[in-house]
Amino acid sequence: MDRTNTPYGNHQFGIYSAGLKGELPILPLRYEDLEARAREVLDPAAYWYVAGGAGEASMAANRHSFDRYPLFPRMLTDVSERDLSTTVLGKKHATPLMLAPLGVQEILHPDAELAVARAAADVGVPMTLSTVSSYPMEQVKSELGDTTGWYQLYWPNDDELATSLVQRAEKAGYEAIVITLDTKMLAWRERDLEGAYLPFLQGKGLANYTSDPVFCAGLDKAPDEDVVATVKHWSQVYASPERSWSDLAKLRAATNLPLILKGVLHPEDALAARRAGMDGVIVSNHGGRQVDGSIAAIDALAGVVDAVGDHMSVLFDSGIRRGADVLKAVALGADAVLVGRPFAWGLACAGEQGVAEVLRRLLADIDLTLALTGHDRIDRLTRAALASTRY
Ligand SMILES: Cc1cc2nc3c(=O)[nH]c(=O)nc-3n(C[C@H](O)[C@H](O)[C@H](O)COP(=O)(O)O)c2cc1C
Ligand SMILES: CCCCC(=O)C(=O)O
Repeated sequence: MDRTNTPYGNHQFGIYSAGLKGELPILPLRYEDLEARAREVLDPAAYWYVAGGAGEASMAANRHSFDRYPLFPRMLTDVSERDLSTTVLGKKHATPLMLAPLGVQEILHPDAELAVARAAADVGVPMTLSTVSSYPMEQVKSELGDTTGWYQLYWPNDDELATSLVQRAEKAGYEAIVITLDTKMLAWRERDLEGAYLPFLQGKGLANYTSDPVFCAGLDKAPDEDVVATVKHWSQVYASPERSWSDLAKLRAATNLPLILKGVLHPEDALAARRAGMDGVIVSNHGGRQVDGSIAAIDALAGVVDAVGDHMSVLFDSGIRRGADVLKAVALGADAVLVGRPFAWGLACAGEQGVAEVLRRLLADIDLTLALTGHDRIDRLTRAALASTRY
């Protein structure tokens, strides 16, 4: 159990040792129990904002579709030395794990993205910061230090504001811009509609806007002097349903940073991303929060990899809960995966420490599952690691 060369596997040993000393782990171990604990500590509306989706079908599909790609363990290979490192956008990362952009984290914990950035830096997992974050991007990056940060853009309908946000991110030290395409408008989210709950309308999650000179130039008063006017202005600039592929040229011209499109599911859209000069795509259905009855994200992955995987970075999110999920996505061709709701629950239950613990557990699980399926390097996994014939 303790015979492992990686810091990730040692986490398992640490948990057992703590158990022997009668110390229980601070957080429930199973994802489902962790979510249940978070539900106990959160305001119900905030819990449902995170847990809910557009209907239920896509969220359920994101999970059960992983079952279609069973791992096919091999025996008697030397797994004494293991390597979880992976290359994304030409840069080597210690593990294939990243933090997905999750907006408005103040509904989970007052330290929100600052706590998440500290945990990311502590564990060495790159973080993607949402446009709709609770702290400004510059402050979050200073907590991240040298750890890789990406900035996720909700692409405003005002080109000057888009340029300002992207250039601030570049100046602050973010290493890539993630442009989320699947949220031109919010979906029909029954849970949130039932409670008439949308945190942004209370002025939450707007820190990147209220710290932006271009956004503030559109206001008559300082943002905190008239929150109603600030929220109204935000709702007018937040997105544009008109955006199409040709608009990407403007963002390409606005920054030298790599551009990654998030929310790509169809291989033709992946090809369009390549034609538009993008550097990567994230195969994602937004955790089932946008289109009810959508293709499960994992079922879309192989098609995108086959279309563009030789030419750009392909990442994956939507449904990652355990180590085996990560191995399956990497075996199907993802260069890295983004974890979403699990770290939100860690944040809600125990702030920075909770996020770090969730990440360490996931990394330990990835490391052990890699070894037990007979592999020593995660970046060498291929579809031969799977028993499925679905791709
Ligand atoms: C509470 C919450 C807020 C989110 N906010 C954003 C966001 O601001 N920007 C974005 O691109 N995606 C956002 N997402 C989607 C995540 O980046 C990611 O695609 C999704 O959480 C993956 O699904 P999973 O958490 O079920 O694994 C959000 C998801 C949740 C649960
Ligand atoms: C208006 C931004 C929405 C944040 C988001 O992406 C989500 O709740 O899924």
